[in-house]
Amino acid sequence: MIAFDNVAYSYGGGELLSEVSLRLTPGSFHFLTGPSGSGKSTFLKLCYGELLPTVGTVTIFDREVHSLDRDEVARMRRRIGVVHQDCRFLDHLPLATNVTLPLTVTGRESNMQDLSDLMAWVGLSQLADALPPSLSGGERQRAAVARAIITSPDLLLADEPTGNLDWEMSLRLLKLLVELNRMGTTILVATHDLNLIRSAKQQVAARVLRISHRRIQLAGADL
Ligand SMILES: Nc1ncnc2c1ncn2[C@@H]1O[C@H](COP(=O)(O)OP(=O)(O)OP(=O)(O)O)[C@@H](O)[C@H]1O
Repeated sequence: MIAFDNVAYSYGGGELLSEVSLRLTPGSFHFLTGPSGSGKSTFLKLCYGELLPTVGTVTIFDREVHSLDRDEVARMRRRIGVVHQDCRFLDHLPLATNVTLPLTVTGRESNMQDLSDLMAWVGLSQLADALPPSLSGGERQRAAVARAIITSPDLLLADEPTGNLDWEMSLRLLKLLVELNRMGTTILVATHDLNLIRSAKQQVAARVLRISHRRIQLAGADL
């Protein structure tokens, strides 16, 4: 699904990531961990073509990203759901409208039953008409997941999705991600929360990628 071959990335100074070669296979569940500033968000951006590698190749859905024109990048991104670290919403629009935006902006219809099922699945049925500023941190994160998956993406990328949540809410969000993976979605979650990773590994065959000294390696069983 995603392949990195000898990839390096630099924002202009020295290399932030070097010699990265790895595969995310369909249906897999990966965590990406590493110290703050080590390049987790950067890696995710390379996974959806927001950034292009400065060295090496990134292949997404069997297409090398450098070879894609703008329309092809847009089509490729429609198959990827992203939960951003800061999960912003349009504050003047009700939550349900925010959640369906990825469909609306690409000219697709939203099925009301699907929307209502999705809102129920993330536990936000009662808040469909609420405005985003009135939501708690956990509600915002769950809404961000709903928005990321309303297009039924093949791949979900989540950047610190439990960043500001208490443990109970983190576990609830994790459960949603595990269920989604069981339904076939490939998942990559960037997090520094090792307890979350440990908890996930009891529920799903998750693999852990660790950024250390610019390299990304598969972590051992110690996590
Ligand atoms: N657009 C940019 N231009 C220049 N440097 C950047 C840019 N974006 C990120 N960086 C730098 O690249 C490094 C890695 O950033 P990144 O956000 O990928 O790390 P991270 O591991 O996700 O960090 P955190 O856990 O704190 O979110 C940081 O030193 C950051 O300041």
